[in-house]
Amino acid sequence: MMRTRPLKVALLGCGVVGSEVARIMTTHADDLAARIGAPVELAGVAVRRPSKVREGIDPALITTDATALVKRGDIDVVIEVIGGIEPARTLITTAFEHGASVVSANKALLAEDGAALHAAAEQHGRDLYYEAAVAGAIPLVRPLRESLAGDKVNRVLGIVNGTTNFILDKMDTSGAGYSEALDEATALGYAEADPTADVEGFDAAAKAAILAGIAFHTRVRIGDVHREGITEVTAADIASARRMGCTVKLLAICERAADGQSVTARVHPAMIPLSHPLASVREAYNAVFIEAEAAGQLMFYGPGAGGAPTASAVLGDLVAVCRNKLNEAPGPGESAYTRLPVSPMGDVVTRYHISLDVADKPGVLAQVATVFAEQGVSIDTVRQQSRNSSSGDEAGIEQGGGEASLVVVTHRAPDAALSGTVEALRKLDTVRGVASIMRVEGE
Ligand SMILES: NC(=O)C1=CN([C@@H]2O[C@H](COP(=O)(O)OP(=O)(O)OC[C@H]3O[C@@H](n4cnc5c(N)ncnc54)[C@H](O)[C@@H]3O)[C@@H](O)[C@H]2O)C=CC1
Ligand SMILES: N[C@@H](CC=O)C(=O)O
Ligand code: NA
Repeated sequence: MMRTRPLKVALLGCGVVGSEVARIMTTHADDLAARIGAPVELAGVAVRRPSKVREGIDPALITTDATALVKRGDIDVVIEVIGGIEPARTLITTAFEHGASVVSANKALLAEDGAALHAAAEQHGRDLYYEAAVAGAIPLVRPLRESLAGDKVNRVLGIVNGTTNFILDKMDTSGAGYSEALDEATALGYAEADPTADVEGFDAAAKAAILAGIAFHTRVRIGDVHREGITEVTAADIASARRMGCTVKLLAICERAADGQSVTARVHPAMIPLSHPLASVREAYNAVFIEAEAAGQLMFYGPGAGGAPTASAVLGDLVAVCRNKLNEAPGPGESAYTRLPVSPMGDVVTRYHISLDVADKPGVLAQVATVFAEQGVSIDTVRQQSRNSSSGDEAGIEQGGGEASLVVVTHRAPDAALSGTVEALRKLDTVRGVASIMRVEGE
């Protein structure tokens, strides 16, 4: 039976995501009420710029005092789509103290302080839901927290940042410049308020921390995640990847060690074969593979950023939290019973694609190969292109007299050994420079 008294919702932030949440709450009010079993009413909207015209929102609901809104005492659910650490953190904990459950899209905060927020929610008997925080519209948090709760997840690998995928895709397929592609992603509402979070990999690292935590039932914070962004990926890297039958993607990879005693979490650009399903993930779409012991391999794919897709995830959480409210039974809290250590990047076993500028003379290849052998890194392929070749075609190794570009792809080796190899290569007189280093995944 439908309850007539509405559940009251406070919306904190009315930007790209918040404005879409408000729009869908209004336009789909009847459906939401039917699914929840009670009407939901937008009881207040906290903004920074009250003079801005916000279509479809009653101006009487607008306030600049978010703290007073969450302290009102009659709010059932607070939706936090402000972003950043403060004041979002204090507003969320204040909401718990004053009777509200919380739906948040704030991956930066959850990856920094998720444990304390979960503890505060539990202490007050409230819900903390955050499906929108990881990969936008794609259901990932709920499947990991609920559907896969009876399985053992060993690996999570995927593209979890829409902005960087959009930029890399544009650079690869249309030859667009980096800045031009970033501007377009920002205009489309994909980028964070400070896009450095996207391009330097912080956003993906936050999502990797959240995913690793819920997948492996352990605590992983953003600082535990090895992070490299895409700012150093060049058009030459992308062209080189193409020559190898690969493309470049910013990947998040979280793995449980074979002995089950530790985990790793990393975010970095990587070359993946064009035949790999992740290679065809275009624009701001995200895709994540989850490998679980009993389930096998699962793939989740969909829009990873943007106002409406993210609002979809927020509203799904809103429905769940409202149902829990009516049933007076909070949903699942934090599951972090295993307390597994997070191993350093050096322990990760991976492959490298290294592009070197070398002197094009006899013996260089042997010198380079010796360095790899000394570090215990096995070479898979070597390709040399002579710089003074008039045709630009690949030239025979150890011939010619000028400079050459040497591209080495390794077999799998510990990341520490690969870094050591690069360090030693830089010291060779015949190596004029290390033009690019990129990991190779997905083979
Ligand atoms: N845009 C996207 O595609 C996605 C965003 N998110 C997350 O959703 C959250 C919101 O993102 P967007 O809507 O894109 O950002 P946005 O910058 O468009 O919106 C945030 C809004 O909050 C307002 N705000 C800031 N401090 C405030 C305060 N103290 N009180 C009231 N309002 C305040 C700002 O004026 C702005 O309008 C962030 O945590 C972001 O990481 C998550 C998934 C996707
Ligand atoms: N800036 C983020 C937004 C969604 O989480 C992204 O580009 O993925
Ligand atoms: Na999601």
